[in-house]
Amino acid sequence: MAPIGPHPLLPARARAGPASVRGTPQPRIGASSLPSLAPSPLRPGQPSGRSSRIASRMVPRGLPDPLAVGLFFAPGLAALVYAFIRGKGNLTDGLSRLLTEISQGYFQPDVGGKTIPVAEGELSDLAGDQPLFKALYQWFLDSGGVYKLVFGPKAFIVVSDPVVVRHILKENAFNYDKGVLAEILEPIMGKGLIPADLDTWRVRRRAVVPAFHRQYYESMVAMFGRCTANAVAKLAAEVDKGKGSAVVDMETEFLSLGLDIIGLGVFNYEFGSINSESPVIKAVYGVLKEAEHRSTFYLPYWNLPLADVLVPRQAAFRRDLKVINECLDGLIAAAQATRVEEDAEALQNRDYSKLRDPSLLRFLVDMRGEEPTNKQLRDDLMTMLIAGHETTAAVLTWAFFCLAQNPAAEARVLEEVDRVVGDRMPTLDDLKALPYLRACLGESLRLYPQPPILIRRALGEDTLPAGLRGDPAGYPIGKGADLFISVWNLHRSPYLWKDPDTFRPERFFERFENPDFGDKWAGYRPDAVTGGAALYPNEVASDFAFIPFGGGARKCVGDQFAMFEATVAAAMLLRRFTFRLAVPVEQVGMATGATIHTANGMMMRITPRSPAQQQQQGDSAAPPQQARVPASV
Ligand code: HEM
Repeated sequence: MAPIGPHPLLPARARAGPASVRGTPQPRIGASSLPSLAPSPLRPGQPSGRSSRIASRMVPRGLPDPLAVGLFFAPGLAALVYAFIRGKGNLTDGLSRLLTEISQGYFQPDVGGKTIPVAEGELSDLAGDQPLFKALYQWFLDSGGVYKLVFGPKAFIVVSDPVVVRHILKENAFNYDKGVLAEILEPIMGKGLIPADLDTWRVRRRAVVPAFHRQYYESMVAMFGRCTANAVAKLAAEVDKGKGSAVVDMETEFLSLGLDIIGLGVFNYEFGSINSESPVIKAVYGVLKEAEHRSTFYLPYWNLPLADVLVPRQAAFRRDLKVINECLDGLIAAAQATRVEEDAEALQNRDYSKLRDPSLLRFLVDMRGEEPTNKQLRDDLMTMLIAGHETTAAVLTWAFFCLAQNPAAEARVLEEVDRVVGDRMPTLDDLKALPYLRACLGESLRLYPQPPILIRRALGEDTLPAGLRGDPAGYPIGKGADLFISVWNLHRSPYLWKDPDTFRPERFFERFENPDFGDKWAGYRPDAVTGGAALYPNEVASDFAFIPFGGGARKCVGDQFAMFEATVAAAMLLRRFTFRLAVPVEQVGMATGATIHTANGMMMRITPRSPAQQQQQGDSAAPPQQARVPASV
């Protein structure tokens, strides 16, 4: 089992280079995040191993026989020369190709589908300045919406076509599991929803989904407001200290805010990370860091016996996990001790305005008919803690980045927020009246999807549909085929979006179609998001062109929680301060993995907004355009 490259839901932090272009930094990934896509070490029985064993049998004791020496070295030398020629002078590329040819030809059944176009990938393309998803993007433009990337004995099918994505995520969802992602996450999340086997997943998904209900959201929106008020107070103090303005790393601030919110929302635990750092907070960040390490380190050495004793970082990971587990176990025990059993409907009708503990944990423990073990509850909580923390913080980080560089959009958001919310804390109903802010958050998630890639492994044979300009016969694949669904490619596809690299929230109010798809892809339909619970653009309205929360059976359970949180936080912070990048845009950079981090922090200069500015913004925001925006996105 070897990890396969930066994977979704884990914060792999590959250092990146400069950003460029308005609102769309051109990310660069360091070689450190790539080893998992490098060729695998030779398996026993592969040619060079075999030839060296043959040769060693022939070398007599004493002085080496020149013939034996020749036999020993000749195959290796020939391989090197061949690799050098095949790689057009680049030995690494040549060796990678050689390994690919050998392994594909002789050792591995082609589970990746023989008819899928193969992208001519060179290892150097990935190990250079480019981020993984950027390299995947170029190959998508060259090779189409379904292509195969072959490195050494490993092949990945990269999917960037909404018709094919719909098939994998929705139409034939149960033919796929999370593959290597589940293997990496299992030691941390156990049988939580993300890595769980299908049987456990069915039971837990059925239990968890009803816990996200209207009353819960109302109570959460109020809590988001209280936590954001703490962040506002902290920033105001910084501004005071700086005599009128301050430079702050907003990425760090959003991470603290996100941690406080997820702690309260999921298990009613006050991390208080905006203003302090406790051992539990340190342990949470330690575990996140280890998850990142595991997602990008090639050899899963942590599975070796005693690794968690002998390797310092593994020992630290074990200690961190113990700290978090003890904290969660304590919370679970307290919730179990005060259990009041009710059926789901009664639980949803509790008066949340009076509950001292409105958390998901309370709901899950009190639900009649569900008797999860404490271990299962711990796995559920840990999964939601990790899945819901950095992701939401990253949405806010990049949304502020985009808005700071798009003053017209920012002015329009401010007009909306001033008019609808004013100085109050937003309510759930207010969020419905903030369509433009919601579109801005959707737009930054389109440009900076968290995670940029989803991973799947086929549990049985399947035939992927052709998609746009694909083989009309489709693409048969075998059991065990590994797939990357490139959310980045979908979200920036020139076949699915007008001006795909431009920050333009208005797009979510406009119909988009591409007749080249025929009747296979319905395009983007803004009316499909209007009203009801679906306040934000999603996979249904875009027919799987916009999938920031995945889609189908394994769609994120926390999508509304996250978007409400981001909307409340953005409204309250933008209303109070003006945020401008304090460094040149190229310096922000990107670090990629599960979520897209900045490479160097999101350093922003913060100044308070004056009442005069608020008035001015209200007067100057573009009412004619506003008139075109429907009541909700
Ligand atoms: C903006 C923030 C978030 C983003 C972008 C996000 C994104 C995603 C994505 C793309 C998936 C699907 C992964 C796949 O199909 O492989 C997912 C699954 C999941 N997310 Fe989120 N998520 C966010 C916030 C949250 C929050 C706040 C929670 C919990 C409160 C959460 C809990 C989960 C869980 C439990 C799953 C697994 C669902 C299943 O397999 O049944 N997420 N998320």
